[in-house]
Amino acid sequence: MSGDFPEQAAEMLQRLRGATPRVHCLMNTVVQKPVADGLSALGAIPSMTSSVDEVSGFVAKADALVVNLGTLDDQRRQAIRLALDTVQDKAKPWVLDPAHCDYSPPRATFAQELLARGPAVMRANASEFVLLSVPDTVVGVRTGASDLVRQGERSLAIENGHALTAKVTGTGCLSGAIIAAFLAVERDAFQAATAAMLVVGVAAEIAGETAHGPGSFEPAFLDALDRIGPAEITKRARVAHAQD
Ligand SMILES: Nc1ncnc2c1ncn2[C@@H]1O[C@H](COP(=O)(O)OP(=O)(O)O)[C@@H](O)[C@H]1O
Ligand SMILES: Cc1ncsc1CCOP(=O)(O)O
Ligand SMILES: [Mg+2]
Repeated sequence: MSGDFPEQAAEMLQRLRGATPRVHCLMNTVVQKPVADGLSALGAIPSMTSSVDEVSGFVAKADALVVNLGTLDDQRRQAIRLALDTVQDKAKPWVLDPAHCDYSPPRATFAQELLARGPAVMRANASEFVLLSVPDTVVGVRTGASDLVRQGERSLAIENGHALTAKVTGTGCLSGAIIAAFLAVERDAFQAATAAMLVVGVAAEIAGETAHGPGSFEPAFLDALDRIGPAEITKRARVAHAQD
């Protein structure tokens, strides 16, 4: 990764805004609206259905897919399998978020099964990440105070962010959806994931400068995703080679 990665991330964001990529989200029912709002603020176009009759058509029209296991049930398992058949037929990039797989062994088993179907990226928090074996073909993004992006020997840590991000439900799910939006415009999944997490972290820092708590952070975060530009990214970026 060259030293001018923040400039590359800024350029990717400009490409994303020019392309307005369609991101289909098989998203848990807790955070569908904030995830859709976050994608729209950034410049992507979200869609959210999980109907088994329609999911293949929606995924065929999308530029990327995010699969989030947060409120998993039998119907969603079926919808996910249909969606992955379509992404494989049409070679579209997709992201796995094994949300709350640490609460449910069957969910962790299903997440591991999905990892074998070739997501470009898996995004998870530390409690979820530690349970799963991520193949070298998949970029692993472990979020937290510092976001770790790893693939084989390549690893980077994004130090940008604000603690209030962790107090708003849905920010992890939104991170996965934003990674999918970057994958729609950048074929190098490692670079796309790193750029996405850098943009999320810088936007969180900007939001944290005016927020007084979770209730004011969420709208400020949306505004920051809408307004963030190359200058903020290159000026604020704190990206380091990861230690662990
Ligand atoms: N202590 C922290 N300080 C700053 N940002 C954080 C912290 N913990 C999590 N985040 C950020 O909050 C978002 C959600 O991360 P995380 O809490 O790990 O996922 P989840 O919401 O899925 O549990 C990510 O963008 C991450 O960078
Ligand atoms: C609370 C909850 N329960 C099942 S999914 C979900 C939302 C999790 O959102 P995030 O992982 O982004 O905090
Ligand atoms: Mg989560």
